[in-house]
Amino acid sequence: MARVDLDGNVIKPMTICMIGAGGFIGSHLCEKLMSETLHTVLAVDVYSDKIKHLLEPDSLPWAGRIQFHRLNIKNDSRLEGLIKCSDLTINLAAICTPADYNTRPLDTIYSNFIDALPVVKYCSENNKRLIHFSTCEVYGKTIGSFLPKDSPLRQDPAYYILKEDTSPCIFGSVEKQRWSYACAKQLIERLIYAEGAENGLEFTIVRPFNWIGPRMDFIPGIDGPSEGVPRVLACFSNNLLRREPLKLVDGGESQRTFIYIKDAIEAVLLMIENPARASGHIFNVGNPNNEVTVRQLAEMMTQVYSKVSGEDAIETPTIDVSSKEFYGEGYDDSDKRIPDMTIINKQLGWNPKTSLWDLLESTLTYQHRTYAEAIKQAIAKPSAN
Ligand SMILES: NC(=O)c1ccc[n+]([C@@H]2O[C@H](COP(=O)([O-])OP(=O)(O)OC[C@H]3O[C@@H](n4cnc5c(N)ncnc54)[C@H](O)[C@@H]3O)[C@@H](O)[C@H]2O)c1
Ligand SMILES: O=C(O)[C@H]1O[C@H](OP(=O)(O)OP(=O)(O)OC[C@H]2O[C@@H](n3ccc(=O)[nH]c3=O)[C@H](O)[C@@H]2O)[C@H](O)[C@@H](O)[C@@H]1O
Repeated sequence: MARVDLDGNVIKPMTICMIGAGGFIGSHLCEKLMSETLHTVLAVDVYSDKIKHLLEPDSLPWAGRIQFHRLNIKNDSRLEGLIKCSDLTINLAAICTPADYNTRPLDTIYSNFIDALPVVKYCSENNKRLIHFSTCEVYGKTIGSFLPKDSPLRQDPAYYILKEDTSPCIFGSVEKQRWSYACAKQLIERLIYAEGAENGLEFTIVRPFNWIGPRMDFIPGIDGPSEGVPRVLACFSNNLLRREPLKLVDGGESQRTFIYIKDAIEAVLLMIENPARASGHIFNVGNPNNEVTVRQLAEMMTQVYSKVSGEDAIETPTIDVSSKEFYGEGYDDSDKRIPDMTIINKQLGWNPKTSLWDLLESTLTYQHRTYAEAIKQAIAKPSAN
């Protein structure tokens, strides 16, 4: 049966130029587009490991509908041609691990602002639709975080719920280089919005709120650098796999809402296939029901990992570490992130489904199956010197 959009119209197969297709979100989006739709993907990235299973062998049912283009968008003249021959461009390419924001601020700003400029320009000049991936970090800190600790207003949602069209963007000082990423993302959002207003660019901006699941980042020393610091899911997975305590930065008091990648990808597919409802909008995509402190996340991951691995937790499951020690000078943090869901609900009728426990169970089952043996071997191997 033909796929229809939310208004009952038949969806015509389209060609999508997906930049950053080889990353965590890109790999899940490619999987979804291949298995459930007839769209074609021109997958652009410098890496392809996470989508290898979709590219080979030639006998896959979607062979011919996905093509990999290994290119760096910083300096490759083929980019404009790929955008020109697509109906839609999705830009996911970015440096997006907090450990980089204060230690590699120039790379972070270039990647999230300067390198995204040509993509916006080619879409605007060629009248092509753009779905750009921003971040919930553009909200920065909540208004409530500036109130006295014992203020009853801190309990009032007006002081912490993050709304696309009314919440301010509150960052720390320039010395706090953590905000280099959020600030670059905010400026590219403003530029895209202005291209829409002044030049008619058809755009959608996505603000993901901590999407997590299989294939997120890397496990240090296994499929990424030993000294590398990925995002929290991979940091904690690595600690659990190695039977080390999970490190709680500055007491693990910050709060996050985590959403299962597969729920979030459903929202992106709705945006792709319902341009009339998605264009001109900025969408929060998160799960407001899955809020925890980082300490609670560590405790839950420890319990879930015990269940899926069959191993008892270690005696001291967590340790405290200062942010200066863990991330270096210039780190700062978002205190709390709860997305308002009104706009995405109204435009696309979308809602997240998976509870935090369930998404951790499937994700940690994947981590255990994928990495436990490799970690055992790495630990058993005598060191090189
Ligand atoms: N995962 C989340 O929860 C989350 C949250 C907020 C925002 N985002 C945003 O979503 C996007 C994708 O995030 P992700 O989690 O999949 O990250 P990721 O690091 O797994 O994927 C990004 C991909 O972009 C590629 N890339 C980077 N620079 C490139 C360049 N110059 N040329 C070609 N390819 C390049 C990388 O190789 C990588 O495969 C990013 O823009 C990120 O800021 C993600
Ligand atoms: O995922 C998102 O929505 C956005 O937020 C992330 O930022 P953040 O949530 O701060 O990054 P994580 O690495 O996932 O850290 C979450 C929290 O855990 C803490 N943490 C991290 C790692 C660790 O080992 N221990 C620990 O306590 C951090 O200090 C932070 O408070 C990243 O900036 C982006 O990928 C993205 O734009």
